[in-house]
Amino acid sequence: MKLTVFYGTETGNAKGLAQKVAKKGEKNGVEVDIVDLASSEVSVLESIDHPFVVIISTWDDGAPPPKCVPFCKALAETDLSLTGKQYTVLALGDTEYPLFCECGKQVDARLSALGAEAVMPRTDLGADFMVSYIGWSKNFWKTMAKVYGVKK
Ligand SMILES: Cc1cc2nc3c(=O)[nH]c(=O)nc-3n(C[C@H](O)[C@H](O)[C@H](O)COP(=O)(O)O)c2cc1C
Repeated sequence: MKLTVFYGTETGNAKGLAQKVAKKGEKNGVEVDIVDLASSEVSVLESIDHPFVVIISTWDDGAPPPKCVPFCKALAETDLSLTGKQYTVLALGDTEYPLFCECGKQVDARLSALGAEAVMPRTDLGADFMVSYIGWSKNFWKTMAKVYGVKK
C-alpha cells in the first residue's frame, strides 16, 4: 500500500503534519511519499495510482502559501482528468481570518471538479491544529483501514 502526502506551506506547519502522517504510515505498513507542492507540477496528480492527501495552509486574503501559487493557479486552470483518483484535503488556517482555510477549500473543490473522489471529507484545522490533528489522524487511519485494509 502506498500513499502520497502533498504539502503546501509557508512557515512549516503543513510540512510538519505531512511528516506526522508519514511516520504513522510507516507504523501501519504504508509506504508514504512526501511531496512539496512548491516544486510540483499539476501533471504529477495524473500519474498517481494510489490515494493521496493534500495538506495546505491559507495565506493573505485566502491565498495559497506564496510558494504554492504556481501549483494552485495551474490546478485552477488545468482540464486534466483525475477520474479514478482518491484523495482527501487537510486544510490549515486560522478562524481569525475571514477566508478561513480558503486555499484548502479551493483545492478540494478543484480536485473534485476534475473527477477525483474524496475518500474522506475535507477537514479544516485552525490555530489549535496540533491538537485537532489528533482527531483527524484517527479518522484518516480508520478510513484507510476501512477502504484499503490498512492496519490501524
Ligand atoms: C500573514 C498571515 C495571513 C494569513 N491568512 C490566512 C487566511 O486568509 N485564512 C486562514 O484561514 N488562515 C490564514 N493564516 C493562518 C495560517 O494559514 C496558519 O498560521 C497556518 O497554520 C500556517 O501554516 P503553514 O506554516 O503550513 O503555512 C494567515 C497567517 C498569517 C501569518
